[in-house]
Amino acid sequence: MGSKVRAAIVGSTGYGGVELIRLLASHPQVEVTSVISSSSAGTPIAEGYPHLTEIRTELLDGIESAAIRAKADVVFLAAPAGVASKLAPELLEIGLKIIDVSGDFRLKSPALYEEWYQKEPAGQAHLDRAVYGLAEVFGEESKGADLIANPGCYPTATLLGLIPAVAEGWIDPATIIIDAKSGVSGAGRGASLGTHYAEINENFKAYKVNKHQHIPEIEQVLSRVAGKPVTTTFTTHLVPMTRGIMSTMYASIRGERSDRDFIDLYRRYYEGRCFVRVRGEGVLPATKEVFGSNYCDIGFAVDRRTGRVTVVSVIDNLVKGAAGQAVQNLNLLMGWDEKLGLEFVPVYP
Ligand SMILES: NC(=O)C1=CN([C@@H]2O[C@H](COP(=O)(O)OP(=O)(O)OC[C@H]3O[C@@H](n4cnc5c(N)ncnc54)[C@H](OP(=O)(O)O)[C@@H]3O)[C@@H](O)[C@H]2O)C=CC1
Ligand SMILES: CC(=O)N[C@@H](CCC(=O)OP(=O)(O)O)C(=O)O
Repeated sequence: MGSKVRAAIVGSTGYGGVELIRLLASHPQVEVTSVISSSSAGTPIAEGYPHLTEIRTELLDGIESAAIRAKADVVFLAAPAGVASKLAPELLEIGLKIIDVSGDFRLKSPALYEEWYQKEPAGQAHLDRAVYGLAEVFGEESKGADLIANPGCYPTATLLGLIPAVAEGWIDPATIIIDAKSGVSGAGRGASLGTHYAEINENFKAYKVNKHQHIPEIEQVLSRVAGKPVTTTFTTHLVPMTRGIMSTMYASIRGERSDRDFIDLYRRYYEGRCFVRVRGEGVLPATKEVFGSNYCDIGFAVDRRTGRVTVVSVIDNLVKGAAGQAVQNLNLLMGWDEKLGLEFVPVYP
């Protein structure tokens, strides 16, 4: 396969960036040549992350496009929303390939981005150029792309759990309700009132109800799959755990379908896609069963009494919901086996 691809990570001092460092450390075809910080250039990353002692000994680089180009072929952008939209165009211009884990290139409509993120959107040309990297569904589009918008953590769990049933017309998209829960690392490393220990420990709360920035992302994809506009109710909750997302989804079934029917449909739909595991009859997945891994595990419970199905989908927000799917997208972009560097067993217990 020749020499390794050189990768730079912007936002390397955040949780998503540090997870990219962890995953790429054992990738057979990638070498991380630049870890970048907008605020701590010139210091070693192990200063803020002692678990990286003797693993990454170099000093953090600053953000300077030509310097990044000199060191890297591909750049992972793991910065807050509003950064990639400004940075990506000049990095693309000088020949870098980009995988952005923020929301800046996921929505095709600049007006929708402005409404939900309350930030200035990227230009339409770049939004059109970006490929939405939900690997198991649109992976073919990532091959040879130069700008990949990595899906959000909640949308990854949610869409993988809904798409086969929507695509086959087995559920009525107008009836979908999504009840999602996330561990606190989903909010990033920055300290905030809403996420500090005393606020979160032994607590469970809903947040951003009907205002979450992932609502238009989920609706954009469901509408594409359904072939007509879909709106949905999506409620997010913060759980006192470090990692993990569980999306519990409810919808009215069209026709007579059993748990077995859903299992067979999803297994057919995701055949050959090793990172989606569909559970057997009567078995629902839990977040710990995917902890630290790139898996998305899905289970079903059909309720004949109400005519509804409950779909439970779990991921690790930092792996399948961010860094792991970003590496999977690099693999697809490069035309490699999508599993490269990602074949590890979940950490249990
Ligand atoms: N946490 C998660 O589970 C997921 C996060 N995401 C998205 O990934 C991105 C990163 O999230 P996460 O790692 O959790 O966040 P963190 O807050 O942990 O880290 C973000 C990093 O971005 C860097 N940064 C801040 N401002 C700028 C800037 N102006 N230019 C360049 N870099 C900047 C900071 O590092 P420094 O000051 O050193 O530059 C910071 O460490 C976000 O867009 C987030 O929404 C997506 C899916 C899941
Ligand atoms: C627990 C928590 O706060 N999670 C974050 C997830 C943010 C995220 O992943 O951001 P993107 O918009 O880049 O996808 C949230 O709900 O906003």
